[in-house]
Amino acid sequence: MVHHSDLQADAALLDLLTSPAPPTRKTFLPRRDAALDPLLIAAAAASGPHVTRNHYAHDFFPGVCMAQHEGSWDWTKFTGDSSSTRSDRKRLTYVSRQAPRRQRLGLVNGEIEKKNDIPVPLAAVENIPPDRPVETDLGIKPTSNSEVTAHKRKPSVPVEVKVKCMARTRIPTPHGPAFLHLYHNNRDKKEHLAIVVDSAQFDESQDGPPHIRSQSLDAVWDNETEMDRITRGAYVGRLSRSSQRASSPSTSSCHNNHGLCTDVPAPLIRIHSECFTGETIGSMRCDCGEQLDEAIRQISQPVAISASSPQETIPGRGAVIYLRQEGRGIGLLSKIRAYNLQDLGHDTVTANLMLGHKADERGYEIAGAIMRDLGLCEGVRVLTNNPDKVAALVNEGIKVVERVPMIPRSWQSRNPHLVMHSHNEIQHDHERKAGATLIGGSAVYGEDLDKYLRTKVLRMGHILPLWLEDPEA
Ligand SMILES: Nc1nc2c(ncn2[C@@H]2O[C@H](COP(=O)(O)OP(=O)(O)OP(=O)(O)O)[C@@H](O)[C@H]2O)c(=O)[nH]1
Repeated sequence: MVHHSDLQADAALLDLLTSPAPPTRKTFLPRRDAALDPLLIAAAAASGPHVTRNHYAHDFFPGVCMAQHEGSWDWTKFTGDSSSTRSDRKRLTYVSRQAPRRQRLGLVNGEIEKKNDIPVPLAAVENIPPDRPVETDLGIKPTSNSEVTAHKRKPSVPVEVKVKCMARTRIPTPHGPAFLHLYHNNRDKKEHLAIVVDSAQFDESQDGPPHIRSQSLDAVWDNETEMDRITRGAYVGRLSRSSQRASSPSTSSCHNNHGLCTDVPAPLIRIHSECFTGETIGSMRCDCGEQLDEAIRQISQPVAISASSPQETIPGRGAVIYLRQEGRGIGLLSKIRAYNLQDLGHDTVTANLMLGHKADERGYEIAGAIMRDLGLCEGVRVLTNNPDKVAALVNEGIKVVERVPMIPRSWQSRNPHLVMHSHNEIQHDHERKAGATLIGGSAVYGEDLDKYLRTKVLRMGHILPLWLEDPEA
């Protein structure tokens, strides 16, 4: 028989394990993370019967927690089982509301049943990542449903990623002009982007390093007129009423041969993942908005063409490859839920795992294909602290000649020793031009951000000197 007092004690213990740590005196020792996160285990035990998407329909207390929307049952109201008769107590046995496995997999008499015939116990759990993307051979979205189905039925042999730049235009930014490129691809239905910084393109004289241009954009498409080409951005120089010259197609895939110009520094690149909260509404839970601004700023800085004469410079050149991989690939819905778990005391990695995701679900094949299309494969410098990104690019055949660290602005000013000197020297705050169009436009800071950055260093292997002191101290 389960005693009320035992349940209360258990509840108190779980509460202790899952609550945020009480404030303690700050130490200067780094946190040690156990291989199995006790918070995750405690939360799994405490959060009711639907911890992961694979188990959400199992129930230890069927009389108490009826099938309903995830999180809608208030467990604080559960005061244990007061039944005393033997038949009532039977309710506390383990039951499953899931349909038999055969039925859930849609296999009845060896035949695939229509998905609609499979009973779905609870509809509201949407932590499941979207369907596997549709793969086509041509790079453009399939047009008909039958086409989609046909592709879905194909055995999952990885199809080579192909990208096509659909349009390009000039964007004036607070750091200088950039060219925004919009890409379609044959791996997913998202519109990935490349923000190319290469102001030398306005000078049509072709002196200096080769221009960063998209091969698929400059190609001649079927039945297009010169005006069609110009409208989609396949032009040279600066477009105006008096300057309207379509570009010529280029032939080789890595047509710029950046690495072969020994006296010109390799272009600076950032692979950036979408973050609505950080980039659009100025969230200070992460530094994504700041990183995007800082990347465009650093890429736009003039670069010295030789170490011996630093005064001799050329305009900054490089690109931000902007991938629509919101929330490290888990999507905005799950990221918002993850933030609530973080408010309960879990870090960003554990929160992802609790929602049934991996710590990081991103891929860089599309980034590799875009970089190849832009001719950025013969030697680039990459702005990142994330060693996985560098490894992924190398795996994509991109020659990475240098990793340039990204020190969060708030950590730079709090610790002057962290100011890095490299090709792109990070400048003091007063010299930095804030991105006027990015909310905040300055350094993001705060307790949430510090937790986020520490987790990246301690749990995700990011290469960033850890700031351990309390800024308020
Ligand atoms: N799941 C999850 N995603 C987050 C969170 N905060 C930011 N993101 C996402 O993380 C991605 C940005 O990742 P970063 O960690 O800055 O980039 P990185 O590639 O890991 O490392 P750097 O190149 O060094 O910045 C974006 O897609 C954001 O939406 C969070 O708390 N949880």
